[in-house]
Amino acid sequence: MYVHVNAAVSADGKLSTRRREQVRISGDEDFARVDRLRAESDAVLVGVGTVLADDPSLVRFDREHRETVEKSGVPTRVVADSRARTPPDAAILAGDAPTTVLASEVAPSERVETLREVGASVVVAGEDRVDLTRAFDELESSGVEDLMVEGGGELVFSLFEAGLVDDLTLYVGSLVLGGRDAPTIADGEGFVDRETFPRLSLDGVERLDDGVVLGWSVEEQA
Ligand SMILES: NC(=O)C1=CN([C@@H]2O[C@H](COP(=O)(O)OP(=O)(O)OC[C@H]3O[C@@H](n4cnc5c(N)ncnc54)[C@H](O)[C@@H]3O)[C@@H](O)[C@H]2O)C=CC1
Ligand SMILES: Nc1nc(O)c(N)c(N[C@@H]2O[C@H](COP(=O)(O)O)[C@@H](O)[C@H]2O)n1
Repeated sequence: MYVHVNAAVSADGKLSTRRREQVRISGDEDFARVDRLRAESDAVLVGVGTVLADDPSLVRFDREHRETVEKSGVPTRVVADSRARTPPDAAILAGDAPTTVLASEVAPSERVETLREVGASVVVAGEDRVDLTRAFDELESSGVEDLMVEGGGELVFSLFEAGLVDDLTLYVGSLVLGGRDAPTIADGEGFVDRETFPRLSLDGVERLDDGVVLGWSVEEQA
């Protein structure tokens, strides 16, 4: 499975403010680029932190572009949600597009049941946290070849830590959000040994709106 992480950050590298409320960092041209990326994907993944903060629906994508890349249907929405905290009335569970929740064994069975009742597929992988490698194997066996990840920082750090990221694109917008506690694209524990730093290879730089899109591929980890 090919995994592409995309996000928008401020000029000082933040995904949002310290209040973790959704901030519109991208402009219209970048949102159109994101809609094309979604159209190229079989599934779009976010962490439950993003669901709780932003309540994304993840239903928008570029339908014309999807036809040109010969993908059928609509992208499946996926939430990494160890404890099944996704609210049953979350926008990501509404509408016709399918939703898969990746949970772990500590997720209370009644919450898992409720998510199934409102139409989600639930995959349990991992003891106290989603085992992303196992969960991705399950997604792949259900037909997901191209997975787009839209954040947030806790989830993306874990993906880098597990060596699961192939491509990273960041839209860097022309604003400063600041805040030592504001989320960045790779939070979690952070890396400390230089041998473990994921290394990137810069593939492209493009000016869009009043910002810039940086595209990297992730080099093979030793
Ligand atoms: N500017 C942008 O492009 C975007 C900004 N955001 C912002 O990011 C913030 C949310 O990000 P975070 O709080 O970091 O939450 P997150 O979206 O990364 O979700 C973290 C949660 O994912 C779950 N999870 C399950 N398995 C996991 C694993 N193996 N590793 C890590 N997490 C796992 C856990 O329950 C964890 O609490 C919000 O402020 C949101 O507005 C989110 C997406 C895009
Ligand atoms: N690409 C991008 N630019 C921004 O400025 C953003 N704030 C975000 N945020 C993420 O986009 C998703 C919104 O989904 P909907 O289509 O509105 O349902 C969600 O994952 C946000 O956190 N992205």
